[in-house]
Amino acid sequence: MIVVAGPGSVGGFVGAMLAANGERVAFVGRGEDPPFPDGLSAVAMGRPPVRVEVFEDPEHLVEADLVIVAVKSKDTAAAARRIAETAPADARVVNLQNGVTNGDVLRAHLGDRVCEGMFGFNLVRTRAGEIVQMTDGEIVLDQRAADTAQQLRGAGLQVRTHSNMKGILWAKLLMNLNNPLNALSGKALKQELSDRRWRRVFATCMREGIAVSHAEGIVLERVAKLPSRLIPPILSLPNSLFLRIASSLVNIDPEARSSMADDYTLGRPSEVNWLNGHVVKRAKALGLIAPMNEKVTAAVMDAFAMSPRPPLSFDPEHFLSGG
Ligand SMILES: NC(=O)C1=CN([C@@H]2O[C@H](COP(=O)(O)OP(=O)(O)OC[C@H]3O[C@@H](n4cnc5c(N)ncnc54)[C@H](OP(=O)(O)O)[C@@H]3O)[C@@H](O)[C@H]2O)C=CC1
Ligand SMILES: CC(C)(CO)C(=O)C(=O)O
Repeated sequence: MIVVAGPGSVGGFVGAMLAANGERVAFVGRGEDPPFPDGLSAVAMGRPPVRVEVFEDPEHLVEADLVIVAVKSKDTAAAARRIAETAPADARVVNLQNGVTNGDVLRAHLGDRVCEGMFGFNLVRTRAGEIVQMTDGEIVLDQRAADTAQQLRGAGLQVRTHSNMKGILWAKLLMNLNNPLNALSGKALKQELSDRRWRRVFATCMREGIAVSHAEGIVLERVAKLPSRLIPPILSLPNSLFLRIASSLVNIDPEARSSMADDYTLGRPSEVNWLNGHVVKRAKALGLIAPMNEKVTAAVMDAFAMSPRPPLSFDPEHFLSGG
């Protein structure tokens, strides 16, 4: 039995794809509202929708051979405790969260059976309750989870395994440094990334993140069509050149937004402290500076603290001007 801890966009999508391929899948949430009250359907890019029956019951954890963790970062410790209490001690745990520290939290509760994963594409939950893949992309799993990779491939997902998951997760973190910019801009990803001023803010966040990753001794792996070190100079190019050289970076559904933009709209907390905030924290610890990530983190904290939350339309000049 495969148990998905975190029946949201990522968990629901992966769980639905696996169930549609004949795997036994159950979902474990916080136990409050049913996660998919109107049923669960997922739409992988270029494929017909799949609709599956949902089993939601924490008791299923007792039968788990595999637990896929897809909660938001703030909920990792609670999910880990539940898994440690209920799942068999030899059940594999695969972590699909963003950020580079959630795996450590899981390992503190669950030991070395935790395998890291990188979930490299964007999903939205439509009003009709479907979870739809909005950007092309792959999943990368720790090479120890080769059989899980095989199950996911069988379900029609693009998956590879890797031995240097730290390098994969840090490279993904660098891409996620745009999540708050996308939320603050109030625009879809494609529109935001078509504005050179937002790309320059993103490029600066990435440069700071790359410096931190080097000081951490991380060997960055490739998670996009381009290696991380080439992305900031390319992001900084004028539009005409950028669109010619890096069309793949904006080859995304015109409606796609980052998961942090969705969190803002849905009134949820942000993961900024695990993304840009983590770069700031590690920069300080390593004697470096990360002023752009610091400014972005502060803006997100202020924006998410507003109640009610108005639509956002930050001006990128707010970040580019010296003040
Ligand atoms: N959405 C996307 O496109 C992408 C997301 N990611 C990353 O994947 C991770 C999951 O994101 P996403 O799917 O968007 O998040 P969602 O908020 O859609 O889903 C998280 C789910 O976890 C549930 N949950 C909360 N606490 C617990 C708990 N203790 N045990 C079990 N379930 C719990 C939540 O319930 P409730 O709502 O009741 O709190 C919710 O159903 C994040 O780290 C995100 O950054 C990575 C790539 C793309
Ligand atoms: C796929 C990507 C990078 C899209 O921004 C993401 O990880 C997210 O939305 O959290």
